[in-house]
Amino acid sequence: MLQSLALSLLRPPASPVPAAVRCVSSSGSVKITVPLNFWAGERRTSPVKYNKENVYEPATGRVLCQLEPCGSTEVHKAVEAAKTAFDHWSRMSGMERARIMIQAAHIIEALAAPLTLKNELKQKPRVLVDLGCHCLLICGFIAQRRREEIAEMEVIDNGKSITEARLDVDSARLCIEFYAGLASTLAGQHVQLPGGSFAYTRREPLGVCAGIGAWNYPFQIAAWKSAPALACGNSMVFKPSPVTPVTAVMLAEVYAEAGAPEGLFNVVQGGQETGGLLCRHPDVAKVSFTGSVPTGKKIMEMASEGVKPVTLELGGKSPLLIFEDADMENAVRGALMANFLSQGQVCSNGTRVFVHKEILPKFVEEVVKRTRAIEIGDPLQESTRMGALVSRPHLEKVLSFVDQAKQEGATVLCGGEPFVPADPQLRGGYYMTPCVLADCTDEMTCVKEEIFGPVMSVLSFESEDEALQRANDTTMGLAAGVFTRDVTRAHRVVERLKAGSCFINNYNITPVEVPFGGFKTSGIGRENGQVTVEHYSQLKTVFVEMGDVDSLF
Ligand SMILES: NC(=O)C1=CN([C@@H]2O[C@H](COP(=O)(O)OP(=O)(O)OC[C@H]3O[C@@H](n4cnc5c(N)ncnc54)[C@H](O)[C@@H]3O)[C@@H](O)[C@H]2O)C=CC1
Repeated sequence: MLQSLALSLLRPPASPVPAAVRCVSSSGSVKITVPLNFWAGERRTSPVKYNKENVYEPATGRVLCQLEPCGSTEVHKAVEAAKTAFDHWSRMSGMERARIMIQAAHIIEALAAPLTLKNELKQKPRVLVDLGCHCLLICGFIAQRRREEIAEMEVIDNGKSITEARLDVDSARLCIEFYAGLASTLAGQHVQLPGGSFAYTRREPLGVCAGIGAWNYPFQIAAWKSAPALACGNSMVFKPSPVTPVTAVMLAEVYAEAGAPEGLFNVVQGGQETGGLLCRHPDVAKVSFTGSVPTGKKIMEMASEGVKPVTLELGGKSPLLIFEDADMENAVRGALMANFLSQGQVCSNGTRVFVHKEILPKFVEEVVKRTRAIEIGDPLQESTRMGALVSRPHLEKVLSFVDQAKQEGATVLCGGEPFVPADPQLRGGYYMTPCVLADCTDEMTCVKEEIFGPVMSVLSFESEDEALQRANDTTMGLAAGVFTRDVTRAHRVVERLKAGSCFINNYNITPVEVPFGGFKTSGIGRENGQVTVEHYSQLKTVFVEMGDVDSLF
């Protein structure tokens, strides 16, 4: 899926969707006034009147909405709703749960017709023209697919390009489909014991799971956490990042529309206080978190008070090794994919690009040429390949990393500057030009710390052993990549890389069928793939005596 994105990042789409059929075709026109909390089947306002915070549209810097953080009363209500749903949901068969989850996946793909259109359709249901994958012209109305509606809101909330946001929504849908498929396969073991006795194991859900999300993939994270949780029979209370509160509630509506019991997937808004209330709630059985390493440690500490299992999807400072025999075109594409998706705000990014000395000049020339060509601007425009960073403070933090890199001796080959679009509407947005740093050394801050922005550090190496030793010299271990045509070397190198997700001759593809997660301080547990079922369920062993009790007393 992301392979096609790799290509589309390099050239504008062949046949863009005409702007006229999109619901929102440029940034700056949406204001959100609907409540963003959701429990017991409905959107809810939080009565907490203090502590309201402005949420900004990254593309324009406008206030998009006000965040209403949930306090202990609201968190408790959401957990109570999730408990009620759990009683019902956990007793349904896997097939029954799967049916609802598949329906949720269909809804994400289906038409989301405006109310007026729904009324019109009742009278004369007639499809006139199919305008492509996003919209249908029905009885003179333009009906948008739910996928497009969610993707647009994600762009408005997060600042990433519409092209990427659509892929995020697809990944969310695929994840729900994948775990729907696994729901009916959950099973235990039968063990024969002496005297005809036996034991069996049951794979049971944990209960109410808490999900705490980051701002870089708001909708996708909500799906990646809820899909395996629900498939295993759990319910969930999800807290999005306060920076991007808008789309998790859309997922809650999708599940509700699909027929999920009230309270199965709930959304509470807020920051660290609300997150803490969730982690410590006595009726929360597990916490699944995506975010920074320092917060991950706090989550683990809070969860440990209740001896609750955690899944931690944390940061990285991942290496990408490009050997002298690599296919240059693919290596360059891989390096761009490893650094510039989502304005560089991706946990698995391969920001330490180790390039063999022999090919360094050619590689750098090509990477810089293509980085300069990346179209920055309104993330809702089809041709945009880099939108806005998530917030003003974050943009400033990323730019300060570039300044520090210069002071420490790195050379800026391109980018690293604030970018002001020509459109006056976008002048307050949080844009910067993607940056390639050369002459980097392992001690520099830009090479050691997670920048979480569009900043690639290029380093040179001479031998395989040296590259591996330097690549592994970090406390983190989320991802790593290697580009080489030598198949033996590829596997040898990957075996020695200390990272949870390794890529050979590609980077940053995340099919939902395969596990994703980190080594070392990059996390605990996995998301996606079959193994994640183990992180959202527990084994019960049942011993069955067929004879008399052999008592010692
Ligand atoms: N690995 C990844 O995928 C991500 C890494 N980051 C890194 O983290 C840095 C800071 O970004 P933030 O959004 O502030 O990340 P963060 O780790 O502070 O926050 C992530 C989530 O945890 C919640 N949270 C924060 N403190 C909490 C606490 N004490 N108890 C419970 N929940 C808590 C937040 O409200 C948010 O929903 C970024 O600059 C970036 O370097 C950010 C987002 C994703």
